[in-house]
Amino acid sequence: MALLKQAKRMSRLKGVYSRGFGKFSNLQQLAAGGAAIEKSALKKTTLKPASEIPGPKRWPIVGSLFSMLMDKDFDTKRYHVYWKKIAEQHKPIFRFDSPMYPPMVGLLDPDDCETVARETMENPVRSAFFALEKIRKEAVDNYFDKKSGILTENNEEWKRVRTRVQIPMMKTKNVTAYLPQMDKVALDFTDRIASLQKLHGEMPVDFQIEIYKWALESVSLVALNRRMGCLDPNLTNDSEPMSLIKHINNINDALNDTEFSAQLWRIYPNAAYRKLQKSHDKFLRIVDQNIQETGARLLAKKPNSEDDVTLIETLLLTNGLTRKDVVTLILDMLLAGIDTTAHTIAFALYLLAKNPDCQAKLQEEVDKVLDHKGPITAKHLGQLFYLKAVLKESLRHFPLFTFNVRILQKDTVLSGYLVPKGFLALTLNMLIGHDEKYFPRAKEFIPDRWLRHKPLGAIHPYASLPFGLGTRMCIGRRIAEQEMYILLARIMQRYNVNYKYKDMDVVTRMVFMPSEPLRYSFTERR
Ligand code: HEM
Repeated sequence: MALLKQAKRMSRLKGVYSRGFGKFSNLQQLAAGGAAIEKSALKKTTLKPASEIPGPKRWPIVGSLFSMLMDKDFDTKRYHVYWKKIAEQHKPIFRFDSPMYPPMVGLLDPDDCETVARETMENPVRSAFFALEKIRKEAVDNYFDKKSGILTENNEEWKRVRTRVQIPMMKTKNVTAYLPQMDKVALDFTDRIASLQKLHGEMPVDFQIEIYKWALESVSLVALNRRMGCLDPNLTNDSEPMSLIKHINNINDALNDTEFSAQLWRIYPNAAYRKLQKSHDKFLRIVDQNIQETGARLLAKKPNSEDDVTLIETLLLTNGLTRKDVVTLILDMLLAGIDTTAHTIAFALYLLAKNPDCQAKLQEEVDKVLDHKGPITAKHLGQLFYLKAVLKESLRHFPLFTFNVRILQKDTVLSGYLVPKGFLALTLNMLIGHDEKYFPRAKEFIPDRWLRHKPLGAIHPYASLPFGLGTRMCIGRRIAEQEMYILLARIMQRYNVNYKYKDMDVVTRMVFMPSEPLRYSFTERR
């Protein structure tokens, strides 16, 4: 009953819970740990109720939170270590209850991940980024018309936007239109590496910021329709690109603190919430100004054909999307599209440096496929099979998230348990990706495992899901992959990369980031 009261209070505090949970009767079922559901169904089958799912000890009101906070391995900056520990104790499924969320089930069997993708296909509800949602919905000037964008919205509002932006953002032709510009950005970045190497004898301790600049410069081509000048060697700290990087970093820090905490900001605006609000406001101002300029250019332009219109212009002209919808999407693209690609590149370079044979094999492929002087084309990218395998293997080793989340939309059978509608299903792909059962020689970096002939055996399609799952998979995936393929190809074409410091691990800042400074050393190949 205590948990029920708590859940009722939370649902008053936050509409998203009631949306996720459906009717009140479901809340009662959830509070009862699922034991009450479909008793007749359970009697007739061998299915077990959710109340019997193993997991850390559950306490009244605080659920499993107390067990987690008391655990010697729990650390908010490395929370995956704790998940790994309980996953190993209870796999293939465990239950975790927290007063801030509906009850959760952690899934470590790819078949269960597939079931979740299928069962939530129609309405893939994700519970995340609550503080960001609140800030946008409660903006004093009602800038966002009480909407918060696809990153945070669910149900009908998410569908309204996602169905309209899906094709423009995911269609191959639309993404390859940016390939020549992305290639120029990648070439500029390799020049930047050359000057940093000359200046410091290796990459400086803040090389991660340099990679953020590449990421912002690349994604801005699509999101803001222009080059920002991030790779200018004389960039000052108060420049527009550096301000954007600073605000986005602050937003991600604050999101981490508002999301993975006791969420006191729901009761009063604590420091993390105020930091999020302030940085988001400044971030919005810069992006809004940019969109005004894009809109003005669009009005001045008379497109002769569909090819003349860029992604943002297409979206501004799309029926059913308002200008504010487009601005919000751009905010989300910038928020979701910088740390993600930048950290993935950082990890991939580390793994290549530590695996010189793989690096040599990749260079051989790049030399064979790319014309030394000419631009990279879509045809080239289509032939870089090993490069794509390197990124997949890199994302298996170092995904950006421990899990993907869905709120179950109906009672669902997972690993022999009948899990009630309203539970949070966490597909723990980071841990599945490190499991010998699904990836033989899991600790080794073996890009070949992803090649067509699958030398280490077939790979379950739901075992490694770095871009998420089902109909709510990352909408920037094609853009991200293209940016990263081009950059890695250009770096490998020109340099050998080396790393001689402490082994790299991950720390959490909304998405995982490298634990060590990226002091790589690049030597020219020719
Ligand atoms: C290495 C690069 C990236 C990775 C690994 C990645 C991963 C993800 C994941 C796991 C999700 C959640 C999907 C789910 O719930 O099933 C997601 C959502 C999203 N991503 Fe990415 N992402 C990357 C880059 C990007 C880029 C470059 C952009 C923008 C251009 C972007 C924009 C988004 C947006 C807007 C969403 C929310 C989609 C929705 O809820 O409908 N991402 N991403």
